[in-house]
Parts: sequence; C-alpha cells; structure tokens
Amino acid sequence: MTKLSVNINKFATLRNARGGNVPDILKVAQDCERFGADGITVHPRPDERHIRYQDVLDLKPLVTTEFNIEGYPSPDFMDLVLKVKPDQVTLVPDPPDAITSNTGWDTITYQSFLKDVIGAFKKAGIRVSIFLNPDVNLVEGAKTAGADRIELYTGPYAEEYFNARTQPQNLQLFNDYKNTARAASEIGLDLNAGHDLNLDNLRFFKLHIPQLKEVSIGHALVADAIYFGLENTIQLYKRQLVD
Ligand SMILES: CC(=O)[C@@H](O)[C@H](O)COP(=O)(O)O
Ligand SMILES: NCC(=O)COP(=O)(O)O
Repeated sequence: MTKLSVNINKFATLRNARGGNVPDILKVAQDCERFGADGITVHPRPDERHIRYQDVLDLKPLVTTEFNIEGYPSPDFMDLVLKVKPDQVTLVPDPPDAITSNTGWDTITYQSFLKDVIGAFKKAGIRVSIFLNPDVNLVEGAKTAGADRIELYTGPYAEEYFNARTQPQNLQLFNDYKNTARAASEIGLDLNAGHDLNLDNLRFFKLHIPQLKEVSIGHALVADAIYFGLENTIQLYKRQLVD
C-alpha cells in the first residue's frame, strides 16, 4: 500500500480569501487524518499566500500521522523546519515567485548546496526527500547529496496521461519515470511522487511504479472534495493506492 499524504495548501487558499479562519485548517488536517490520510503535507511559500509559517507551527503538535513540509530551503524555511522537526522535509527548487512547482532539482549543479542543506536537516533527525524530474542522470546526485528519498515530479506525467490516456506506458516520458524509480531503488533511495496526481491518473502510476512509497496530493483532491465530500474523496484516493 502506498501512503497518501494530503496536501492542505488549497484549504488555506480558501481560508485566506476572506481573512478569517474558515475553513479552520487545523481542523481540516485532523479531519483528513480521521478520514484515512496517512500524512499531512504543507508547502509554505515566501508570500504566505496559502499556508503561513504560523500554520506550520500550529500544526506540529496536532498532526499524528506523518508531517511533511515542502519548500525551497531559504534561510527562513530552514529555520522553520528545524524548529518544527517534521517527519519529512521535501526540498523543492522553486523561486520565490513560482505560481506552483514546475521542475525538480539539478542535483549536479546544486550538489554542494544540497549537501549542506540536507546535512543540516539530517543532523536534526529529519528525513529528507528531494523533488526530482524523471531523469536517471540525476539520481546518483540525490544520493551523494545525502537524500533519503526522491519525490518524482509528476506534472509532466499528468499531462502525458491526459493527452495519451490509451497507452501511456508506451511513451518515452513514462519510461523515464519507470527507469528513474528503478535507479533510485537500486541505490537505496525511497520513492515519493507528487504534483497533479488525480483520480484519473493515480492508479496507472501506482501499478507501473512498484517502488512508490508515498504520494502527496492536494489540488485535485480538494477539487474532488467539493463534489464527493472530504471523507469519501480521501477514501477514493486511498483505493487507487492499494497493492
Ligand atoms: C512540490 C509540489 O509538487 C507542489 O505540488 C506543491 O506542493 C504544491 O504547491 P502549491 O499548492 O503552491 O501549488
Ligand atoms: N508534492 C506534491 C503535493 O504536495 C501536491 O501537489 P498537487 O496535488 O497540489 O499538484
């Protein structure tokens, strides 16, 4: 069974639209767990347009499953993560003004930077995952930099699946995902995945990437919850993740 970590950013987007505390994202996180989520993911961005740094601090004592904080390792982000000590930090190479994440790390060019950053988190006992494009050439660099896991950036997969839903396993891009997953597993890196996964494309990914330990899903899951309700939606996603 692959774990489902629910990314609650978009609940915070809704809350921030009115300035009050509706929906209460602390309650949302606890409800997600009650409804079956195996983890809670947040991605505080520098402009705090959805998750705020204070939310992350407030969530820490309440999250009883796996707490995963994603983001670019700026000094502020690093201070926050080292203070909160989540179960996992996922490093993403997003510039401050990114609308959303749209690529993984170049583990060769940023090797020494990643080594320093990952070293600081590992010293604090935090598991480190790094966001990666499906490219076998980048896997070794993730390992050398000290990462425990990689998170495959699934945005391009989602697009490919949507455009070629008949037989995506035959397309080059999906082979890149399979090969990257295999290469990671061969050198002892565990595998996460995320970005634009949804009820259409998740099962196929899970079935063809047997190394998959965890997915983090937010945008589509929150949109589905409008129609199906949060509890049903979480169960629908979990059903896609059974072995
Ligand atoms: C790291 C990643 O894949 C992103 O999907 C991210 O966590 C979502 O961020 P936004 O909610 O800001 O689009
Ligand atoms: N790491 C990916 C994530 O947390 C959620 O991405 P999305 O489902 O909001 O695209």
